[in-house]
Amino acid sequence: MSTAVDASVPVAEQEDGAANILAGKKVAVVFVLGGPGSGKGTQCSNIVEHFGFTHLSAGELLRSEIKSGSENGTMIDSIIKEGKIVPSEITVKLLQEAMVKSENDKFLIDGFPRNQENRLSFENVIKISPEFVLFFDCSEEEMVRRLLGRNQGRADDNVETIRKRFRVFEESSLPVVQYYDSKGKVKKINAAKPILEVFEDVKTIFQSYGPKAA
Ligand SMILES: Nc1ncnc2c1ncn2[C@@H]1O[C@H](COP(=O)(O)OP(=O)(O)O)[C@@H](O)[C@H]1O
Ligand SMILES: Nc1ccn([C@@H]2O[C@H](COP(=O)(O)OP(=O)(O)O)[C@@H](O)[C@H]2O)c(=O)n1
Ligand SMILES: [Mg+2]
Repeated sequence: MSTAVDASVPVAEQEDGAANILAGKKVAVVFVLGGPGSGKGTQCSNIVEHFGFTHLSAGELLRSEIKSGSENGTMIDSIIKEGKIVPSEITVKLLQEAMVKSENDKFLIDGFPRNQENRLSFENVIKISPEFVLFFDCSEEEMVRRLLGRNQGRADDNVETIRKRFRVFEESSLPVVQYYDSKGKVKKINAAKPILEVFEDVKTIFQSYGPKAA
């Protein structure tokens, strides 16, 4: 069975905000951005539970790729330990495979696009414009506290790598948020509040998608 998207399939409704077609299926995408430790993964789990999206974390897909012993694993591992961004063709391919494999037609793409190269690669390969970009805004002081308390055994949750990740976020990821903001697509959330309070604000945004189908 092929998991590749057929590039010859016409991509319908390419105007901003429109649902698009992935392998003949209409698909809606929400990008979830925010600094390391801002709560992207935590809130995505809540959104999945209440609104029936499929959560695709770019970081998780890359970590699985390392664990699977793939030929790119060693390279991905060293890039993540440096807090840098993995070449887009790798990440976009993993996202594409996960989307094609899924039965769902609405996806939360967490931690992506993290730079303009990520964004352009997704546009060129997957050809889907996000419905909107959910942006979790949080101070570095609070994010560092959360990352050091996360306890998931991650190789990049140490003070030295965290510092590098913050710089990469400012230099490479914030310009992506600014790009989407200039298109009126960013929904910014104050992520410094407790988890349930943040989710109240998130819920308001997702209300239009209705409850998860039974
Ligand atoms: N609003 C919040 N207040 C306090 N702690 C939080 C909040 N949101 C998430 N956390 C905790 O902070 C850590 C990082 O959250 P996570 O969702 O993994 O962030 P991200 O995916 O943006 O790096 C986790 O241990 C999580 O339980
Ligand atoms: N689009 C992406 C997402 C993550 N990554 C890498 O994976 C690391 C962890 O990403 P993540 O999204 O799981 O991290 P958090 O922001 O959730 O803490 C990043 O610091 C990058 O090294 C990447 O290269 N490209
Ligand atoms: Mg995360």
